This record gives sequence, structure tokens and C-alpha cells, in this order.
Amino acid sequence: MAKVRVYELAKEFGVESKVVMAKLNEMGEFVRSASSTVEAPVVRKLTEAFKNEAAAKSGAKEQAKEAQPKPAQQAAGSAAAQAQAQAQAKPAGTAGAAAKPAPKPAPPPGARPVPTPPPSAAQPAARPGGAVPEAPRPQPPAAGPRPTPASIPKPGPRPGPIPRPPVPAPPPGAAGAVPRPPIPKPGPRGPRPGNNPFTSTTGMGQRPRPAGGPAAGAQPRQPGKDAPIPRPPSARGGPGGPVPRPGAPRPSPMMMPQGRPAAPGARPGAGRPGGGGGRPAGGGRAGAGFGVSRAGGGAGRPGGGGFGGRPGGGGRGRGGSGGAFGRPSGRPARGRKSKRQRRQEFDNLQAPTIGGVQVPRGNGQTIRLPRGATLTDFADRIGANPASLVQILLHLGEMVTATQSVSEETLQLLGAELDYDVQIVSPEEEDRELLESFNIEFGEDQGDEADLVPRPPVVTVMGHVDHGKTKLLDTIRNTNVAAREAGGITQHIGAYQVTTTLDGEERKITFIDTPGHEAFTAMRARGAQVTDIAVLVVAADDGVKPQTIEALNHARAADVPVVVAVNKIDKEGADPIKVRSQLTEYDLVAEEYGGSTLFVDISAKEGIGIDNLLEAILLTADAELDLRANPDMPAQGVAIEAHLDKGRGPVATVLVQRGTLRVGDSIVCGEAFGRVRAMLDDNGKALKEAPPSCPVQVLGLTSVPRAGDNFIVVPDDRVARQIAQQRAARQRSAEMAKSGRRRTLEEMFKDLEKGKVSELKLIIKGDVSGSVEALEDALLKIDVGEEAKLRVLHRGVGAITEYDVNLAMADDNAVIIGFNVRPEVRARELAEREGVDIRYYSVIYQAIEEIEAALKGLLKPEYEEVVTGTAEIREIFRVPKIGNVAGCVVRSGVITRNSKARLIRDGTVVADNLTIESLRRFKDDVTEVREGFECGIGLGYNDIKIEDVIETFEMREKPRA
Ligand SMILES: Nc1nc2c(ncn2[C@@H]2O[C@H](COP(=O)(O)OP(=O)(O)OP(=O)(O)O)[C@@H](O)[C@H]2O)c(=O)[nH]1
Repeated sequence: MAKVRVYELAKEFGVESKVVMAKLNEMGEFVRSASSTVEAPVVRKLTEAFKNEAAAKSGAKEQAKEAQPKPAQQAAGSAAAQAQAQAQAKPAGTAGAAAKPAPKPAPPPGARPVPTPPPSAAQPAARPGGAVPEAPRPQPPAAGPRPTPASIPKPGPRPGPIPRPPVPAPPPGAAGAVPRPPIPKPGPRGPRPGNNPFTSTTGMGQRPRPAGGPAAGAQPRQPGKDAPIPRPPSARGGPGGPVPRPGAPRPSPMMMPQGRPAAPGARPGAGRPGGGGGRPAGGGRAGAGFGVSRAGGGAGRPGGGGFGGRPGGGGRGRGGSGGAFGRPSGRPARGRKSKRQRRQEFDNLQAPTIGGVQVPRGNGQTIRLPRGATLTDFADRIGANPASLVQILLHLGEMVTATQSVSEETLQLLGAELDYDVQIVSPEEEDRELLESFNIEFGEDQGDEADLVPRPPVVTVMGHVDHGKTKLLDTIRNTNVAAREAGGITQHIGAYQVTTTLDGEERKITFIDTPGHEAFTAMRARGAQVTDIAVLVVAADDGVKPQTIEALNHARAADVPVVVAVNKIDKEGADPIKVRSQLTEYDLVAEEYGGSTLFVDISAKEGIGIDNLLEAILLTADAELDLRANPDMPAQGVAIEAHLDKGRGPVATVLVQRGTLRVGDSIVCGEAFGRVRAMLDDNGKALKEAPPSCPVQVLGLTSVPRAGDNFIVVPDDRVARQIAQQRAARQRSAEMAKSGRRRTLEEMFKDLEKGKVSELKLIIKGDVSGSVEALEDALLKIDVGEEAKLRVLHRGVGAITEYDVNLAMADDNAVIIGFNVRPEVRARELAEREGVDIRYYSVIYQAIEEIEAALKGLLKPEYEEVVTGTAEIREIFRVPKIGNVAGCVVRSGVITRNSKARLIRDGTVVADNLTIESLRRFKDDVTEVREGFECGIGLGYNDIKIEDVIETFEMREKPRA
């Protein structure tokens, strides 16, 4: 279908060309005249619109019939036209509905009818502008002919409203008076309708709705009513129609109609006239009443006569035109409000006042919500409207949206306000509920006593720094017969199993290969308890140290029995007895002294007493624990370690706690899931199955789980995926809700000052052990008196790992010090997510100064370093005279020319204080390159290697807390 002319379309739709033009106008398509052509796509849209309106109309008509008595309509020519007219008249939503129905005299359904009031008297009021405004729109169509530029562009929507406002002048008095006031709100919507005759029907009806439906609209706005009223007179006008149109009807105005334009008053007359005349339907319309109204243009004027009154044309004072337009002009003048204003007013009108928000009170009722719940979740639980909760919170000073995850404090606050006892479900409970929804229970052996069989104990080695934990683990493993026989290449997978003989019986013991209570604590912080027995290593030559006690306390907190390994007995000055007596002070009494704790003297270095230690572990397990599990059930356990292997993908070491894990099983581990593709033990030997207490490396997960995540074998991959996805979603919302960040160093300093905390905990990571020790020594020597102390929780060499961040989280917001090292990607993400403060230094005295100042409460760094981008070197180009240029891929952020940079290799800073001297994309020099793009970077530093990372940063002023 090529181009079609407007009049052809009108014919096809059974309406007047003006109607079609008006509609087009409203759709933003300007046509100059009825003989203008219309493009096929527009025709389609138009057809659609008419169809919709027709449908809407039919509905509206029925209502109208009931509401409005006057039938007359016929005059209007086409029913559609009438409807339009009415609609327009109605400006206010209210009217809309009634309008169409015109025929029916019956008082408008609902409110509308009201309007009917007496013509004359009412009229003035009626004017309410509401009606008037719309009238204008109709006109626009007429305008069509008119060239008025103004009209053209904005036609549709603006027309009505806009024009008037400005123009207002004329009508001011008159118009202003009655009409508008009430209408204002409707206005917004009104306008449109008005414009579009057709719409009127729809529009009127619909628009209003927003407001809250006719009812609402009606009440508030008397305008609506008024409007109607006026019309009545003439009658037919039918409620709606009349009103608005009234004005329109008026004679000339009609013409102007389109005049939309401002012209309200003036224009009308002038311009359109002709047109108007035409429309005129005028006459017809008029007579009919506004019936025609639709015509808008025509309608307006003509009716004028009839309505004339209403418009108060005269009333308005404006005089002729004013009157005609009357309402429009008048009103506008005074109360011209922008659409926005009117909408706001309207919204306000609808919104309950704070005190009046309808929300069911809880009367102390308990509601449980997951972490990171939204107000919508809250509303669901109490059967309220989320919007009301948003408003209440707003009232309480918090601005959140209904779908935004909110913090626990906020939920509690809201609960208190509404008298609900809000309980936030712990992550563990949340997960339990999630699994229950899949009919899975984690943590319990299936079956009964008879199904349980003994399993090896799982042991963690803890103790003070340098007391020999690592050495002991190595020695145990290396002296393990089974391992030697296997002849495999031992590899650290996070845990290993050894076999020993007790009373002639071969027994296995599983050791967690990560020494130190930090890992143990970090796991516990994640809700995972894998350790059955703790081996507390104490160097006989050094005795009990702070971390010895710390480790002991951790073990006790976890209710784990302890076996003491008194190490380094080979050393001169070793005093195992002293160790025993020292520990007695901490209620750890050796068996030989009448206590229940086994103390074993060993030398990890010399391999002395190792068997005794293993025996002591088994004896303790047998005496104090009931280590049994059901091997005949889908496996469950905990991930101990995990990483992304370049060749094998995600690799996780899991400890099976119950059941038997088999190759091919579908498993879900934290937020990772997959199918066990292969299992390897710590000798690299492939296993087909892993029974309880067996640590194995699992291949086949789709992503890398976190240490401490539990794993479960589920019926199929689909369930695994669903559980993993739901966990991820919960985790995300919980994170989003974590509004309160962990304390930063500055905040802690403040707390120190205020005496809220007296200890600053640090985790120190450095590039070489020498600098770490030096830094730790120096820091520990800082003496700021009794009020504040500094404690180093952990120190180590290498990049800051996830483990470090976990530790900082578990130990009450410790601060991580990175000395010439950077965090691994996942560690950085975790720290950012959890708000763990990581401080980077490259000069020891800077770190000392800052920490000292902090401890003294004096430190207030004003600038902080913000990493702006990272790029990985993928290739190195040697450019004569320039040196080495790095071919990179921007991994994160933006690399900007001239920004400061440093070079990182394997997590260690190998060069600092560099500058991005040149930056190119292909052959072009560029100022910045974003994430994911390749670029060439010249650092003016030649010792670069593939896989090095270039990190750019800038110093930003740090807002004082
Ligand atoms: N003479 C002697 N030296 C030992 C013995 N056990 C460990 N060492 C030494 O003590 C030092 C520290 O041992 P590690 O095993 O690294 O101590 P650690 O507790 O793991 O230390 P961190 O990992 O720093 O917490 C090393 O130099 C070991 O060789 C022992 O039985 N006898």
C-alpha cells in the first residue's frame, strides 16, 4: 500500500478527514490537508489507533448512555465524531468517559453526571477550563489547514495546554476564574485528549484513569462536573461534550481550534475561521452539540453559541474570542501550570499523606526476611503496598526504592515503625531453606545408626609463627608410607590423607594442608566446620606465645579437641615441660598431669615423635569424638581450596564429609555447579570415588567456588544449576544491601580515639619476607601508650589473596597492608565487596608513619590512590629508539595517557612511579582505551614481560569521614 490520502483514510474509517488529521497530529505526523498523503507505516499505525479507539468507544458509549441523557448526538454526524468531541470537552479525565455516551442523558456514571447541572449557572463554573482546554485540541486539526507552524510541531499534546498558557492574557480574567482551578491536574492528561478528538474518547477516558479513574478524578475536580454542567444547557452536548467543547463550540473558536495555538482567543477567530467554518460542522455540530465537538475546531465555535454560555464565553469576559476560547484562554492565563506541575499535583493528591499510609500494623508479629530483602519482600509478608513502605521510609529519612535491597538495619527500622519483629534469616538458614525447597538436607547423615561407619578424623595444625606448623605437615606427609608407595608426585591440594597403624589396625587421618588458625577461622567465618581435631604446635624452645593462645581459643570456640605437639625438641634450650606448665594456665592440662589433653614431644625437622603424634590424634578422636558417617548417600562436604587452572578450568579441593563422591555426580558447590569430570588425590592419582573424610580435587565445575563453600551431590545438573543460581542471586542482593561498609583505617582511628576499640589488627603482605618482617618489627615497635595496641594477625609473602581478605573479615575488620604487592583479582573484588580496607605502601617509613599517626589518632590522609585501570601485557614490541612497547588488553577500567602506572608481575610490584607515556590503538595515538580493547602502551620502562599487568592509578582527594 503506497501512499494514501487523508480523505481516503477518513472514508475508510468512516470519519471526517479532520478526525483523521487530528489523529495524525496526535501521533506526531503532520499533514497539511485532507488531500495530503500518508505513508504506509503511518497508515498502519493510524488504523491500529482507530481500531483501539473504536473498541474503547464502544465501551465508553455504553457508559455515556447511561450517564447522559441527550441523545441528540446523531447530529454529530458520526458517532465517532461525537465521541471525540465529548472527549475533548471533557478535558478532565472525567469528562472523557461521559462524553462519548453523550446520547444518554442519564447522569454520567459516577461523577460525571453531576456536571449536568443547570446550564446557565453552572456554566461559568463549568467552564472549568477543563472543558475548554480540550476544546482547543480539536481545533488543531482544523488548524491543519492553517499552517500555523506552531501548531504543527507540537500539535498533538502540547497544543491544548501550551497555547493557552501563554496567551492567557486574553481570557485571563474570565477563563481563569472558574474552570481551571480544579482541572489542573487532569490537565495533563486532558490536553492530549483534547487534541485528539478521537482520543478524547479514549484519551479522556483513559487519561483520567491515571488519576485514579473517573471517580477520583471527578471528585477532586469539580471541574469535570462543572464542565458538564454547562453543556447541559444545550443539551446534547452531553455532559462531557458540552463542557469542554462548550467553549469550542463557540463559534469561531472552532476554527481556531487547531489554532491550538495559542491563539486561543485571537487566533481562533481569525485563522481558522474558514476552517472552522468548515468544520462546522459547525453548525451541525454545534447544534448537535458539541456533538461534533470532535471536530474540535468546528465544534468549538459553533457550539459556541449553544454553549456559548458555558464557556462563559461571555463570562470570561474576554469577549468574543475570549469567550469562545474562553476557558482556554482564561484559564491558562491564571493557572497555567506545566504538565509536570499538574502531574505532580495530581500525584500528590493521590498519594496518601505520610500519616495516612495504609499499612497493616504488626502488633509485634514476627516476620522473617532474607538478607538483602527489598521493600517489596517486606510488603509481601505483611500484605501491604510496597509504595506505602517506600513512603514510610522516606518519612523516616531513608530514600530507597521498592525493589532495592535494603540493609538489615533499615528493615529493622521499618519493622519497629510498623510494630513488626523483623528477623533476618542468617545465611545458613537461608541456604537450608533453599535446599529444603529442593528436598535436600545438608549436614545430616541419612539413614540410621546402622548406616554409619567410622571415618578418619580431619586435623588442622595451628600454632604461633615459626613454631613449625608447615614443617610438621610436610614431615607427616613425607613420612607417610602410603604416599611413598604411591610413588606419585605429591602436590598441595589443600589437604591430604595419611595412613598409620594403631593397635594393629590401619587407620587414616586427614590433614588440612593450610597451617594456621587463620584458614580455620576463615572457614568458620563462612559457616564451615571441617576440623575434628586441632594439633597445637608449640616450639619447645620458644614456649607459649600470643598466637598459641589465639589458636587455642579458636579451637575451643569451635569446640574442637586439641592435641599439643611440642615441637623442636631437638633444639638446644628446648623445654617441653615448660610448655606443659605454661599451657596449664590456659586449662590445657597434660594427661600425665592429670588432665585430658595429650601432649606429644616431636621434632618436625628430625622426624621424631611423628608416629606418636598420629597415634595421639587417633586416640583423642576415639576418646572424645564419634566420627562416623554414612558412605551410602549422595556426597556432601566442604570446599577447602579452589582455583582456576589454565588448562583444566575450575579446580576445587573438596573434603567429603558424608556419602561417597563419584565421578559423574552432579554437584553444586556454593555458587558453582557442574558434574564431576575427574577426581584426583594429593598424589595426582585419579580416583573413581571418594568416601567420607577423603579430600579430593574435583574437576568439572563451571566456576570457582570459595573455600568454605559446602558441596552437595544432587540428582541432576538442572537442580545443581538452579541451586547455584539462586545462591548467587541471594548473595548479590545481600551484598547490595550491605550498605554499611566495613570500617576503614580512618574510621578505626576515630574509634581508637574515642576508645571504642583499643586494638588495630593488621595483616601484612609483602614482596619478600625480609621487608615483611622489617615492617612488622617496625610497626610493633610503635608505642603510643596503653590506649591503643597493634596486633598483626597474619603476615606473608606474595600477592594479597582471598584468604587474606577473608581473614580480615573474620577478624573483625582487620586492615590489610600491602607492601609492594597488590591483591589478586578475586581478592580485590572480595575486598571491595566486603569493604575491607587494603593499604598499599612501597616505602616502609610511609607505612610506619601512617600507622603510627593512625594509632595516635592523628592520621587523616587527604589523598587516596584510586586504581583507574589495568592492562595485561600480551605481546612486547621492540621499537628502535623508543624501547619496548607493550601490546596489551585492557582488563579493567580505562587506561589513560599520561596517567601514573606501575608494573605488576605475579602480584608483586616490579616497577612503580611509571607513566603511560604513549598510548595507541593500532596506529593512532589515543588518550584513553577502555576495558576489553587492545592497545599499545609505552611506559618508558623496558623490563616488561608478557603477562605483566600495568596498573594505572590516580590520587584522589579523600573525603574526610
Ligand atoms: N630445629 C628445628 N627446627 C624446626 C623444627 N620444626 C620447624 N623448624 C624450623 O622452624 C622454622 C619455621 O618453621 P615453619 O614450619 O615454617 O613454621 P610455621 O609455624 O609454619 O611458620 P609460619 O608459616 O610463618 O607460621 C623453619 O626454619 C623450620 O625449619 C624442628 O622440629 N626442629
